[in-house]
Amino acid sequence: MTVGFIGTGSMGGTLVESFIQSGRLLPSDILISNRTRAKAEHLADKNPGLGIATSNRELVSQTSCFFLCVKPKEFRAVLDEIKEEVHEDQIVVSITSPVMIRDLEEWLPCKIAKIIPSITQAVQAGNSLFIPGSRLTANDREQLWDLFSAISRPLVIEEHHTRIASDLASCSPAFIANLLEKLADAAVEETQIPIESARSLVTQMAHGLGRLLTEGGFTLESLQQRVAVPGGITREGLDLLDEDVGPVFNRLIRLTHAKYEDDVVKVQQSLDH
Ligand SMILES: NC(=O)C1=CN([C@@H]2O[C@H](COP(=O)(O)OP(=O)(O)OC[C@H]3O[C@@H](n4cnc5c(N)ncnc54)[C@H](OP(=O)(O)O)[C@@H]3O)[C@@H](O)[C@H]2O)C=CC1
Ligand SMILES: O=C(O)[C@@H]1CCC=N1
Repeated sequence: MTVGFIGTGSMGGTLVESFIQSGRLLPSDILISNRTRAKAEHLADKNPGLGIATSNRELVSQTSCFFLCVKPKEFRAVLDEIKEEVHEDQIVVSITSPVMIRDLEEWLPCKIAKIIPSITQAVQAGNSLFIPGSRLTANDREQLWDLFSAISRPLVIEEHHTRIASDLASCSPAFIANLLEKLADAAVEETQIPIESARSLVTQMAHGLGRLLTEGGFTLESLQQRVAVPGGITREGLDLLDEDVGPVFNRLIRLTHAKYEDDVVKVQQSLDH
């Protein structure tokens, strides 16, 4: 089966390379297209054997399953271009949260799924969020599940949980990296420890923390309990974080949801016939 990727930007490119690195797909199993052809050529140079289609329409005509890896405002142009070429046996996977499955099912006669990936898939880790459309058969679901199991832990979610699940799985690598950067910067500011040391310390800690939580038998709660010895220093820090940081995340979630609602409306306006 040839798998197509329309859009080889940050996430389209990451998925292509992750499937290849995992061994699940060979470069020759993949066909790509991108608005700026040089970007697709760059990816093909790094992964010999990868096919480049001359247009999105050509890609659609040569694949049984293809991914839409473009940004919300770019969907209309792609759908306009490919809609006559798509046939009902094909599987189309959108990786974009504010584009609703019902809109894609209205535009295209084929089987639709939304699978929201995460940058963590660059190292074959983290969850991918699987939202099956109404036309997928059990066999289609199995095929997609199997594909994404090679690079992630797929998780079925309801479409109305897309935003919050994506905040946690897809946006949080950036949010947590930002917190670690702030922690390292504060360490430099308060103590003049060299910045390289501070960044290395938090980075290596994050690596160990990830392993403790996924392989080391710890939960978020048990880990805090284990580190915060009674009457010790960590407890003082945790009390401060409980007071000051918790409300920031409430605001952050409200903010991402407000932006999402706005994007949903804009996408729907752009897709109105
Ligand atoms: N980045 C992330 O961590 C995650 C992103 N996503 C979602 O993935 C989607 C893509 O994001 P991301 O990869 O970061 O964005 P990018 O801007 O990096 O990539 C989008 C790509 O789509 C290409 N493109 C645009 N229009 C067309 C077209 N008509 N035909 C062919 N290719 C086209 C662009 O080409 P050009 O080179 O011309 O700009 C670009 O390479 C977004 O909806 C985002 O929400 C989901 C989960 C995580
Ligand atoms: O920032 C964004 O819009 C995308 C969605 C999930 C992660 N990145």
